[in-house]
Amino acid sequence: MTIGTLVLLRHGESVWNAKNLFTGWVDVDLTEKGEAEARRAGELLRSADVLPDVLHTSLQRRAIRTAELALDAADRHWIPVHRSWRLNERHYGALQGKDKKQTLQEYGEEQFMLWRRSYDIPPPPIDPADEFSQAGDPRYAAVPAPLAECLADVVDRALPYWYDAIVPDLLLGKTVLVAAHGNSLRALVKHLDNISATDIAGLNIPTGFPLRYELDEELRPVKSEYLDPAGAAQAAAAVANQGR
Ligand SMILES: O=C(O)[C@@H](CO)OP(=O)(O)O
Repeated sequence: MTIGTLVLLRHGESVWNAKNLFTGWVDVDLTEKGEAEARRAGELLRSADVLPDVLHTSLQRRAIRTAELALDAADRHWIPVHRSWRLNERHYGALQGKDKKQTLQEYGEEQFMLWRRSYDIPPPPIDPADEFSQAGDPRYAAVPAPLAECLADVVDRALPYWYDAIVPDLLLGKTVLVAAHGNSLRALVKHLDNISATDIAGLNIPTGFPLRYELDEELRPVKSEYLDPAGAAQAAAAVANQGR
């Protein structure tokens, strides 16, 4: 028996996705293409009759706006919303604001991929005086904001929110939409699908494609699929190739 439906949605293309810059906690907006991706995600939800009862997002504009546009397109703009820094993108440390292609050329393939996709090697910490630091940002005043994170750090800070805020909604049988980011969603997928620290390196989440999970009473996935599997696979391959 399935108990709840979970929909994971990475934000639509952001201005810095389009410029190929490491983004992390920098609060960039969506491009026009990203807005269109968000609306299409909502249309996919509506045509698949996957209608969210509650939304959980990060504190970042690109996820918040994606959820708004998608829910509007699905006529679910009115559902309750919860936001947490624990769903934020992975903090990319001193790489925030750096060009991915230039970083690849400067540091080489191995180091570039260790920073992007290794499980437990964080990028160098950001200097609080860096123009792309979040020091002094009021939304993080009361949280233990990191200076850099590896994916393992994201798993550690996202799972308390999973158990405390998302799971209770799922256990009530709700359809839960989580609008977040490439790496915070990779952390949740790693947990849900029990993916090893090695294999998670190969998982990429495309912008703007709803990923639906049907979960049993113990929150184990019974079924999971993108609502547009072919489009999602193509877009995920493009994420994997960023910087090349
Ligand atoms: O820059 C970032 O914050 C993330 C997501 O866009 O990039 P990557 O896919 O390289 O981890």
